[in-house]
Amino acid sequence: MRIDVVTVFPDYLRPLELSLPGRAREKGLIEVEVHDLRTWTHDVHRTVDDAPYGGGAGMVMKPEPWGEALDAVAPDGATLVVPTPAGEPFHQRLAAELATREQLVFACGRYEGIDARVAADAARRLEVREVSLGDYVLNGGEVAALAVIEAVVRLLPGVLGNAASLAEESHGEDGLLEYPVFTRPVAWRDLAVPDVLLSGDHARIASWRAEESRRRTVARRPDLLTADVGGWRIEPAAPA
Ligand SMILES: OB(O)c1ccc2cc[nH]c2c1
Repeated sequence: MRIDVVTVFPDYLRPLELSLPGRAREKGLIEVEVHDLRTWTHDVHRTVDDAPYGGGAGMVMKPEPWGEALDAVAPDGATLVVPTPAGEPFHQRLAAELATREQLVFACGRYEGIDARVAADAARRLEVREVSLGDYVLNGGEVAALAVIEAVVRLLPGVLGNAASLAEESHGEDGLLEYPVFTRPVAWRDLAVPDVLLSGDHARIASWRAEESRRRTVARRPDLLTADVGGWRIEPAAPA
């Protein structure tokens, strides 16, 4: 997979040189390139924003630099990911979908956002996914891009040392939250590890973990019990 990120703050994407994405790059599993949007400005002030038509607070990112940047960076058929509070919800199912793509190009907006014509023009030759991390607002798309990239890259074959760990995570195909985990010491600040986990009875442990996943989901995310997240419907489990 190739990942390109276009931003006015290239240094914000330095974490892509570290840890999981950094190791994936070293292994040759992904290529990553970060581009400064101002490369595609042509005035002495390297202008990327202007006042909004229709009035209102703040500034809007101009279409011209973005159009030239995407022409240069995104080949026909690539997937353009645009983080925005106004986007479709980003979730594990979408992460898995994006992990199938050959090239992801991230357009990181700032100010009040990117002129809407940029996505409209890009949609003529790219898959465009405007995505929201949740119902809150950041100051720009860079942090969201880092989160989406990590969620996607970790799903790629060979990236995680132990792919089995993907199997029992929160928001997996069963759509439930992950069960609580414990490690040594067996007693810590008068808090003990559940006895079942010390029993060596794998069937009982699996059953306990499934029940804990359900219990947590009911308590914290009942919405997931009937969510239709990209074709996954989880029917409410029968009451214990
Ligand atoms: O919350 B966000 O994901 C987000 C994304 C892009 C922009 C651009 C200006 N504010 C933004 C917020």
